[in-house]
Amino acid sequence: MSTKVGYLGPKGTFTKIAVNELFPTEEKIPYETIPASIDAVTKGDVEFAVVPLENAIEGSVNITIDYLIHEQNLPIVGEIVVPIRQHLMVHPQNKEMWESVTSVLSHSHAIAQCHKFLHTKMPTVDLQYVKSTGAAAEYVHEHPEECIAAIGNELAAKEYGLEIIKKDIHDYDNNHTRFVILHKNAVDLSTEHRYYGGDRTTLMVTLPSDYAGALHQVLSAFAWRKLNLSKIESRPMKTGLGNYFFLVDVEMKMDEVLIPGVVAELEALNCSVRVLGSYPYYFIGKEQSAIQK
Ligand SMILES: O=C(O)C(=O)C[C@]1(C(=O)O)C=C[C@@H](O)C=C1
Repeated sequence: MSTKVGYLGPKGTFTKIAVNELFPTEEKIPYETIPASIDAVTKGDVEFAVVPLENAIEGSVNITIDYLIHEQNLPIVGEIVVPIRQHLMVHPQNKEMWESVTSVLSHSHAIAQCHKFLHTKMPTVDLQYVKSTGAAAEYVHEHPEECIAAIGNELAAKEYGLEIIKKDIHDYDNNHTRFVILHKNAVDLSTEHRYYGGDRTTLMVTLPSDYAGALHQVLSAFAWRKLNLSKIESRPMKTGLGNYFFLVDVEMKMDEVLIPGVVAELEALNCSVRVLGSYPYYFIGKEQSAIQK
């Protein structure tokens, strides 16, 4: 039986690009939403799910974080960073009249990444938020009678036979999205991969309430052990105003001394700590960026 990988579909999404790179030969199953992709792992319909976590321009994909924290406690077993290039595309029948498109469809994150372009070059269009960039391309493909455009990637244009009329409309260069790979168990993914870039451990830390200097003490538990943090972010606990937890990314694999030491120290401060995963990360285009350096 072949391994099944669930992802935010349909074909042609950025998530699909991530899956194609990391799971080239596995069976790929598209889902309409991020929660549905994650649920599929819990139900056992697929072994892995790949979902977006964070974009360099737009920040965190909150639905992914919240769903993992509050709904489905699945370990993160890997991460893949994908370069993101957003293009404007139309049905080939509407190629000549693209300047009169009335609506632009895409995923909210993709639209946000092109905000300046849309504001300055297409200020009067109606922006329509759909479930993914692939879903936007699919809709445009199915509705040649509507003079509309989608924002998405080259794969979507190819899969749905659309014409790219403006390339690279994202507002900032160096646009990348981090995708996480989820599994029911903390399985080890191979580090013998051309895109392997290192290891990371993600912790969820909840501070005790009303404790002056608590965050400072939390950070010092990492600092004096010289643990490098690549991200710290707060998200609402959803239990009331002012109640937050922190997500902390540590640039190393779970070990037997340093990270357990941090956890014990934080617990002694009455913090609660959950390890969301300790996993390898992969970076598409790692070789090219090494050449450019
Ligand atoms: O809609 C897609 O193509 C996705 O894979 C989702 C998503 C996201 O949620 O951020 C992924 C990468 C891009 O940043 C834009 C959209």
